[in-house]
Amino acid sequence: MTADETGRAHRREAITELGDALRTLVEHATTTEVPTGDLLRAAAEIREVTARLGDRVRDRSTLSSADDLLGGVRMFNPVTGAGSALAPPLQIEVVAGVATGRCTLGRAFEGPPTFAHGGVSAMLLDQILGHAVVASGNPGMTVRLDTTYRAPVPLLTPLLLTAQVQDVAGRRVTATGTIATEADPGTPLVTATGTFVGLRAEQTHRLFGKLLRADP
Ligand SMILES: CCCCCCCCCC(=O)SCCNC(=O)CCNC(=O)[C@H](O)C(C)(C)COP(=O)(O)OP(=O)(O)OC[C@H]1O[C@@H](n2cnc3c(N)ncnc32)[C@H](O)[C@@H]1OP(=O)(O)O
Repeated sequence: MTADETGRAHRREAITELGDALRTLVEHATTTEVPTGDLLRAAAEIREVTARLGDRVRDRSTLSSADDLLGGVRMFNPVTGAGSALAPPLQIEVVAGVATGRCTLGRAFEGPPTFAHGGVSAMLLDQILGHAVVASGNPGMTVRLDTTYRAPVPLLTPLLLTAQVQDVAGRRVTATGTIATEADPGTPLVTATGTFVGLRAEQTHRLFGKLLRADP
């Protein structure tokens, strides 16, 4: 490993550590019933830490120095990113074209009481469908996502997601996926069909050209 690679690996570990701490913070902040004075003290302390992190920040058109866009490493992706306070995070692997994802949603993801927000389910499915689409060798952006909510998705319960490509027609790729519990993988709670469209070279250049050139 070069010194640069070692430095980057350490930074990713530190980002993951910070992400873990932030996710625990979000979960505790969502569920705490401590006295009101403690809430205000916590808010003041968190603002101090926030100011330290804000000392050096990247602008919106710059990738994280820990990311590797072409290698598929996105530390702050809001679904899979180990550094994201928003991500469950969903762990995805793709084997023989089938994407399998695992996560447990905390109470910060609640929609109807004790169950996951429907938008969160759609977000998880958009991501895992995207992984299946990329693995098929036909990367594209989501242009349509149809979700069917068959039963509520429980919080604090290990979930199992799957996705696979069904059809490739020119630039258009269709993929389907499901959310179930690990305990009952044969009973889909939410299903989705997504349409993804591959970008023309001019579109890739217009939307992402600056980022691709800057990727170290
Ligand atoms: C390993 C890493 C994995 C990462 C996974 C990430 C998962 C997350 C993915 C996302 O969330 S992407 C973010 C959300 N999506 C967007 O912001 C995309 C916004 N849409 C666009 O920018 C444009 O639609 C796009 C540049 C993608 C395509 O524009 P075009 O003007 O080139 O499309 P065009 O109208 O020519 O349509 C191309 C084909 O798609 C079809 N199409 C377009 N929109 C459609 C639609 N809504 N439903 C069905 N089909 C549609 C259209 O019929 C046509 O089919 P045919 O080639 O067969 O004629």
